[in-house]
Amino acid sequence: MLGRLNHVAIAVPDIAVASAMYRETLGATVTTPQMLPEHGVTVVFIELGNTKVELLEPLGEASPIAAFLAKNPAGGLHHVCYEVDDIIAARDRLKTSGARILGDGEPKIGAHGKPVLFLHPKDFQGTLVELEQT
Ligand SMILES: CC[C@H](C(=O)O)C(=O)SCCNC(=O)CCNC(=O)[C@H](O)C(C)(C)COP(=O)(O)OP(=O)(O)OC[C@H]1O[C@@H](n2cnc3c(N)ncnc32)[C@H](O)[C@@H]1OP(=O)(O)O
Ligand SMILES: [Co+2]
Repeated sequence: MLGRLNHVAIAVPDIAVASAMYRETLGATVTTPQMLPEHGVTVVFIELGNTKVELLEPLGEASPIAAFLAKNPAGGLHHVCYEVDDIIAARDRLKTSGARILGDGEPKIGAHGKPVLFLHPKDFQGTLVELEQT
């Protein structure tokens, strides 16, 4: 069911500071910040040869990363995103196996303009998992 690793996400308190560190200290290519109010985050992507790193900053009052950053004020690894060919088939298979699909269980459009879903970290060895349809 799983395809490629699309990205690894890091929650950060200040996306401008984190972007400058990746661009200037690590010499990486960093995309322009994208505000995603429906997801409660501002994102940039660090473009690597074989995958991407997503930097996430909270946006708005009800950001899903606010509690995580309260516990990890300097930031930290937040989720991994795997590609799937058919997100509805993947969701239905995971539901049957007992995994919890976060939110209302319906895919939303993510930062790449493709459908995404999130799976509860307690069902995946303490790791929040995002699925993105290819
Ligand atoms: C889609 C746009 C973009 C993209 O790539 O395209 C994005 O990636 S946006 C990313 C941000 N969106 C989300 O994270 C949506 C899914 N997340 C959630 O629904 C919540 O954050 C949730 C349910 C994972 C946690 O909710 P909340 O923070 O309200 O609950 P708790 O703090 O009580 O956490 C419960 C329990 O889970 C542990 N936890 C929370 N977050 C993580 C995490 N990122 N990784 C591992 N574990 C996590 C937390 O520590 C609690 O554990 P406990 O033992 O009970 O203390
Ligand atoms: Co993501």
